[in-house]
Amino acid sequence: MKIEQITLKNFLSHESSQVSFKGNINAIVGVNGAGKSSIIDGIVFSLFREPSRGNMNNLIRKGKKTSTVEIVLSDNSKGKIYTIRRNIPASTEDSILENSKPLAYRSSEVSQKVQEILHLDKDILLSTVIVRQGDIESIFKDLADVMKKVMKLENLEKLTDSNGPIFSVKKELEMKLENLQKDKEMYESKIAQKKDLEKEIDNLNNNLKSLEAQKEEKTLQLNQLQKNKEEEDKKRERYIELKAKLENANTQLNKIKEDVKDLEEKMKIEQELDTELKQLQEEKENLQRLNDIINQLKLISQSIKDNNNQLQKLSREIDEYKENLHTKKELEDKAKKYEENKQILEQLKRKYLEYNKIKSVYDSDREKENNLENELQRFLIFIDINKLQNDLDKISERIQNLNTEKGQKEESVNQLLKIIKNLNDVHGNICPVCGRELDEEHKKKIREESETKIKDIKIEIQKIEKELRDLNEEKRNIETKIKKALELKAKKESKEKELNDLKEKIIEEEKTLNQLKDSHDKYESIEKELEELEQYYKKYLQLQRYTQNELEEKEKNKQEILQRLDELNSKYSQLRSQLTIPDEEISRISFKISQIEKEYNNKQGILIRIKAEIERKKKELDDIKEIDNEIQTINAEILRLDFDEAKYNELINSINTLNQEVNSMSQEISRILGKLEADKKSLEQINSELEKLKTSIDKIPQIEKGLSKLEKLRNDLSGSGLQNFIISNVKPKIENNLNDILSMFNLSFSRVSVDFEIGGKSKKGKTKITAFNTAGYDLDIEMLSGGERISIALALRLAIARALLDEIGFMILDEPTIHLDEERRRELLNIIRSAMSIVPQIIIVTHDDEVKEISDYIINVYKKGDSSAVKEGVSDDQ
Ligand SMILES: Nc1ncnc2c1ncn2[C@@H]1O[C@H](COP(=O)(O)OP(=O)(O)OP(=O)(O)O)[C@@H](O)[C@H]1O
Ligand SMILES: [Zn+2]
Repeated sequence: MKIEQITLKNFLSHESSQVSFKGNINAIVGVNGAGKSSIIDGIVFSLFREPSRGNMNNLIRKGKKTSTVEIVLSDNSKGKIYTIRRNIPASTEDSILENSKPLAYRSSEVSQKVQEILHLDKDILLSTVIVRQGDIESIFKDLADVMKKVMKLENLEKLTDSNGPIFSVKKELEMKLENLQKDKEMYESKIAQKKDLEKEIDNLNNNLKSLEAQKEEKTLQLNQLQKNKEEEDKKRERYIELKAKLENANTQLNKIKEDVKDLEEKMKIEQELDTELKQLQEEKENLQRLNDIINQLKLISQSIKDNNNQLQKLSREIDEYKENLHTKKELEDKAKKYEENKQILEQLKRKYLEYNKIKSVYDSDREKENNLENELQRFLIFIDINKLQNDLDKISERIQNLNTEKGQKEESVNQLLKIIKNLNDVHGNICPVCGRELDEEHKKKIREESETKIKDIKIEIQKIEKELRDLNEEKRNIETKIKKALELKAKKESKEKELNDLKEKIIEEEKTLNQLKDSHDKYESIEKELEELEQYYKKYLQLQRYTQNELEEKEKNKQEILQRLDELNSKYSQLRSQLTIPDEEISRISFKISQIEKEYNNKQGILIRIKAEIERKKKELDDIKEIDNEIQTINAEILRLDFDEAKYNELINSINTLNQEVNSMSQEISRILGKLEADKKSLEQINSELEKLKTSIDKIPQIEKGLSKLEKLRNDLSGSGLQNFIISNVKPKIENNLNDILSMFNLSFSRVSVDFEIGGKSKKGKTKITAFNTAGYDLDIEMLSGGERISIALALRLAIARALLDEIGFMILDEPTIHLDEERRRELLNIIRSAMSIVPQIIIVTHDDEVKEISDYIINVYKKGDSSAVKEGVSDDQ
């Protein structure tokens, strides 16, 4: 594995640097503090994420927050390129690529791939081929510890620790064993359980057999009894039926016997009733005959009463007729006179009405006439229109004159204003008013004079305007008066005409009234006469219906009634003589009859009922015989049945007891069967558990063996015995490698031996390195020259690396020649050159010009501002 390139971003003094390692020996050169070691730090960080100085955060360039380092490695034998990229702080962009294909992301996984795939072991590389400033010889002092570290011997210690894997496996096995012991105990107790269970099952089976036999016997008995009971049940049913029938028949018989007891008594009552009824019938018939006569007498007496009434009424009517007929005759003349006057009045009626009509019109016309004449009296107040008109004309003339005067005055004002205005516009010096010379003084004088005149004229105009206002007011007043006077005049004239027309009409009306006057007066006098006659006439009309003929008719009727009364009286006395009872008895006869009828009906009803009863009872006498027969038959059958209720109850009790016994046996049997089934299941379960436990128990000896083996292993591994054994196996290999390498370095030693002892946990290891010169004497390492020591130290580093790594790809030396004198430096350079045959790539950080000379690639590092920069392939002095 070779380092091809490293890129640093914000890493220590580098802001952004890229370095390629193109030679076999690559020298990184530059002044102190230029940033050379930083590049080595970058390589170590990129490979192992290990800060070689301080802590991880110190690696970030001051003033920045993140840092990135990327290294490119090549494995020429396999033709692979690896790119590792790491960030501070670690991020998901940390990655390792194989030929550009990602192998892993995340820092811990990247570190794992570096170890597993690139086979770059951190402990080995940092202890051997990566040599920090001034560290070359420290390998002598630390060899034992280095070996312990690079051989990962601490892991052996961890193995036998009380926290270590052996211990925990042992513990696990012990726990398992403990559990298995418990299983064993369990197994034994289960075996005991199994035996108990089997015994119980046997017992249960025995019980079951005897119970089933008993049950069978009882069931047989039960069946026999059931059969018996069925027969008894049938008998019982019939027995109960017959008993009921018997009871029924007895009750019926008793009832009938009771009923028939009074038959003779009833028959006697029947005879008595018959006789009574016959007597009643006779009595009733006698009374009936008397009653008939009484009824006839009643009719006659009523008729006599009616005829007497009629007679009285008729006598009164006859008297009334006689009186009224007399009065009627006396009123006859007055009635005739009334009728005649009535006729005359009818003839006059038309003229009378016409007179009245005209008279009422005439009266209202006279009233109107009177009103009109009064009204005209008021129009007599006279208004002189002509005078008013004259006044108006005068005022109008005066107004006209004043208006003319006012116009003239206004014209004068306008003239004067024009003069004032024109004064300003005048050109030349001739006065337009007076034609004299026109200077400013003259202008002023004219203006002042004109203004004074205007003022005077305006006062006059105001006076005229006031007089005009007054005159106009007066004019309007007069005009109103004239208008009113004219209206009055027209009204008066129309009223006068109306009055004249009315007067003419009145004259006409008076003429007509005179013509009608006589007829009117006559009508009124007859009317008066009629009023007096009217009462007599009315009375006469009321008496009109009384006639002589009717009177005669009534008197004839009266005679007839008198005759009929005679006949009725004689008939009555004849019938009364036939009736032998006194008068007070008569009124009670009809009551007696109804009384007897009621009694008769009552007794007849009783008789009918008694007869029906007797009939029924006679029939019942036959029924008694029939029922007696039936009772005898039933009794005979009951005797034959031979049923005993007490015995029957006994039978039922026995059946119930047996039934209970069988049931409880069945329950017990099913309980035992259930228990048997459960026991069998338990047994099965126990068997399967036993089987499982058996396989567990079988493991016990095996585990016990394992435990004792483990104990032995732990004893063997603890202590430093094994470690030393391992080391002693590696040691010859390292020694051989060392001597091999040293022979290439051209030194005067035949052999170097390496002895060391690994310390314990807190004990420091011991190292003894001895060189044998060609003469065969041995020399302690301290006794050798500085150059020899450096050579051996480098050789030893390479020897260890070679023993433990597949191949050594590179070696990094940080300032190896520092603190060396001239001679030793030269020796070291020779050795480095020689090392080329062992390490294909060497990277040296140096100040030494001679180192540059042996290098085939120079990397110049310098400060540019406050950042480090890199120039490749040239020396710094070029
Ligand atoms: N985190 C950091 N950020 C920026 N600069 C840093 C940081 N840590 C250290 N430095 C500076 O980086 C510079 C380079 O240090 P480095 O050890 O690489 O120098 P060098 O070239 O090896 O010098 P020398 O020849 O003296 O060993 C030093 O000046 C140091 O002060
Ligand atoms: Zn003038």
